[in-house]
Amino acid sequence: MADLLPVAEAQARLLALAPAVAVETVPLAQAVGRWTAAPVIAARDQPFADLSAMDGYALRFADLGQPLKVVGESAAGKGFLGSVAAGEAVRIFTGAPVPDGADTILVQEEAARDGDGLALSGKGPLRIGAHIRPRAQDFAAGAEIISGGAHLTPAMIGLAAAAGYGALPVRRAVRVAILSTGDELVPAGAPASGAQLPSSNAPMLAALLADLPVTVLDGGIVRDDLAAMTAAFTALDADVIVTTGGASVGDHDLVRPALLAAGGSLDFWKIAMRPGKPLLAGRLGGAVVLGLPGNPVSAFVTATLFLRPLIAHLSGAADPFPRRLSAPLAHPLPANGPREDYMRARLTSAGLDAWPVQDSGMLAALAGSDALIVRPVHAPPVAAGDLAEYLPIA
Ligand SMILES: Nc1nc2c(c(=O)[nH]1)N[C@H]1C(S)=C(S)[C@@H](COP(=O)(O)OP(=O)(O)OC[C@H]3O[C@@H](n4cnc5c(N)ncnc54)[C@H](O)[C@@H]3O)O[C@H]1N2
Ligand code: MOO
Repeated sequence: MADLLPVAEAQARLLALAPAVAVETVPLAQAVGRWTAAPVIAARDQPFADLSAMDGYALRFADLGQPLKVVGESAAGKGFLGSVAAGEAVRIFTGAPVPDGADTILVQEEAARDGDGLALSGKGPLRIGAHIRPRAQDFAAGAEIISGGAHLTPAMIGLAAAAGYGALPVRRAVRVAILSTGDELVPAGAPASGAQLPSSNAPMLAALLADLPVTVLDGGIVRDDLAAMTAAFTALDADVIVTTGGASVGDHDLVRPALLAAGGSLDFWKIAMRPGKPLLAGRLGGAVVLGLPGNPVSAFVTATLFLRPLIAHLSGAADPFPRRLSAPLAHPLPANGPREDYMRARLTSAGLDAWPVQDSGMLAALAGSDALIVRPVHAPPVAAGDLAEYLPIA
C-alpha cells in the first residue's frame, strides 16, 4: 500500500493546486456562510457610551439611603443633557445613556415614586455601577472583532453591523461543474431500464454544496468513451471540475486518461482511505479537477473530506477542514488496516453505533447516519465506551 497517499497529505496537495478566488464586497444579507477576505475592524465603540441595562433610575450610589428628587429622563436615542447632582435621580430606560454624575441604576421594581420624589422600596443596587453596561464593554473602535478567513455566522453578521458595517469583503462564488461518468447512468427521475441506474451522485453532491458559496454547473452524464470525456472536459469553464466514477483501474475508467488527453495534468491518484481509494486530483487550465469514485458512499465521503475543504479554501477559509469531534463507541471495533477508515454510524444515547455492513454502495445506511467514525491507519481494536473521533455529517 506504499503507493497510496495518506489523507492529510492528499488534502494539503489538493489545496496547494489553487489560491483563493477574487475578492468582492457584498451586503451583509449576502455575506452569511462566506469567509472574510480581511479582518473586520470595529469602526465604533459598542456600547457607544455607558448605558443602562434596566428600566429604573440613574443616581449616585452614595445617595441611596436618602430621599431623592427626579430631575429628568434619559431614553434610548434621547439622553438626558444635564448632570445628576447629589440628592438627584434621572428616570432612565434600558439602552439609554447614563447621565453625567450618576454611577448606578436603581431598578424600578425597587423604587417608590411619588411625583418628583423617589425612595428606595426594596434592597436596591448592591454595588456602585450596578446595571450599567460600560462604554466599549462589547468591543472598542479599532479592535479586530472578526479575523480574516473566518466563516461568517449569523452572530458575526450582527457583530459586523453593530461595528458599523453594511457590507463586507468576501470571495466571489466558486464555480463548480459536476460531471457524472458511466454508460449505465440516466438522470435522476428518468426511467431506468435493465442495466441502467439513476445518477444519484450529481444531485447528492449539489445538495452537499448547497450551504457553500458556489455556483453549480450541471455537466450532465458523460459516456465511458475517451473522446466524449475529453471533449466534456475541454468544454467546461469552471474553478472546480468534479467528476464521479471512472476513477479506478478498469478498462472503462477513463477520467485520468481523458484529463491528460484534454491537456490537463495529474497531481495525485489513490488515497489510503476507505471508502474513496481511487480519488484523483489535477489541473486543467485554470480549474482544479477532482475525480471522485463512483460508488455513492465513496463519492459522499471524498466530497466531505476533499471537495468541501477545497471550496472553503478557494473561498478564503483560514480553516477549511470539517470539524472533528469525539464520542464513546456503542460497540467494540476491530483493528484497522492500512487505509484510514470512515465508518458510517449513528450517534445515539449509547454512543457511536457503526453500521454492521459498511459497503460503499449503500446509500440507505449513509442516509441513516449522522457521523463518520474516523479509524486511523493501523489503529488497534477498541472497546465499547472508548472515545472515537468522528465527523458530523447531518
Ligand atoms: N480491480 C480493482 N477494482 C476496483 C478497485 C481497485 O482498486 N481495483 N477499486 C474499487 C474501489 S475502492 C472503488 S471506490 C470503485 C470506484 O471506481 P470508479 O470511480 O471507477 O467508479 P465506477 O466503476 O465508475 O462506479 C462504481 C460504482 O458506482 C456506480 N456509480 C457510478 N457513478 C454513479 C452515479 N453518478 N450515481 C450512482 N451510482 C454511480 C457505478 O454504477 C458502480 O456501481 O472501484 C472499485 N474497483
Ligand atoms: O474505497 Mo472504494 O472507495 O470501495 O469504496
